[in-house]
Amino acid sequence: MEQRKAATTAKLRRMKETGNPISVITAYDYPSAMLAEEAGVDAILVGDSLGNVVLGYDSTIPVTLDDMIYHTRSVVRAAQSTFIITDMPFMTYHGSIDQTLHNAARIMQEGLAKSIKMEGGREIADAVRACTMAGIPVMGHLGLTPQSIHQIGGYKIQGKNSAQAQQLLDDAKALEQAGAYAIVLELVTEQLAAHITEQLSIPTIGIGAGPRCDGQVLVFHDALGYGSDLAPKRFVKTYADAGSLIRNGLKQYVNEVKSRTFPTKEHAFLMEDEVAGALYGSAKK
Ligand SMILES: Nc1nc(=O)c2c([nH]1)NC[C@@H]1CN(c3ccc(C(=O)N[C@@H](CCC(=O)O)C(=O)O)cc3)CN21
Ligand SMILES: CC(C)C(=O)C(=O)O
Ligand SMILES: [Mg+2]
Repeated sequence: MEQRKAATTAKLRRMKETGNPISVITAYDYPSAMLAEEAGVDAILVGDSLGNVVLGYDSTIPVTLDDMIYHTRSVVRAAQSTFIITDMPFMTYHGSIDQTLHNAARIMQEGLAKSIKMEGGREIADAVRACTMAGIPVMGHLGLTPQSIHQIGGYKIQGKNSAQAQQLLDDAKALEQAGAYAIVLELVTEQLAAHITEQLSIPTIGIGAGPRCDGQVLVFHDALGYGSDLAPKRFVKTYADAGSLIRNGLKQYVNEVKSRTFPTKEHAFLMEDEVAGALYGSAKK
């Protein structure tokens, strides 16, 4: 069977140029990545949101580099024909450039990701440049940057006044200048996202940033109604009710075990009658 070719950074840029929207979804394990690839997403993000939706933390801050590598490996095994981006977790790209390169290299060599993502603006431009020069494609992430939640003080819309909006535009340009091939815009107003999108030649991928970005990203569990326990977010659309489906299936399983309606003969295995008869008397009660 011919394999679908994974997107590249050049392909994503061409999609911006030709007005072809880029679809990205997060995934954190083998089955979710397999389904995402089958659905034809342009890229999979192994987001540090795995801390919230898979590991049960109340922020992304406790997520470690080893967590990201472990989950990335399982995603890559399932989605060999999809462009896979892995979040650099909290504080793994704020030390020396050597440390940043070492951590980024681990995500590429041990995790087998095709790209990394970092939160922040001009202050991480040197880290973005160093990784890019080492051959590691870097995606930026501006607006609401959840790794800075304790500094920001809440999951709220960013860049609402003109000074902050100008700062975000300048940060976006600094990331592009440093070599980023795309930028996630999270929780910014539609107008600002549209303006940044126009001003950059690299694609913008929005989440809670309105329809005028070059692409969109959602968290897998949010999009599918699967056990995401953060408050419902206005920017999310729920495309399936996987939570109800699974809950109902599990309830039925428990009921059937307790009522002895599962397993039945069809789910069981028998010895030859003669063998069973000699050992235990008749197999048929
Ligand atoms: N499941 C999940 N989905 C995400 O999108 C996500 C995570 N986890 N974890 C990491 C960050 C945190 N994110 C969040 C978390 C909460 C809101 C939120 O509650 N937003 C409100 C208020 C927005 C406002 O009015 O300022 C909303 O209603 O959208 C937004 C983004 C996005 N990321
Ligand atoms: C929400 C996306 C952009 C992300 O960074 C994550 O899933 O961790
Ligand atoms: Mg993230």
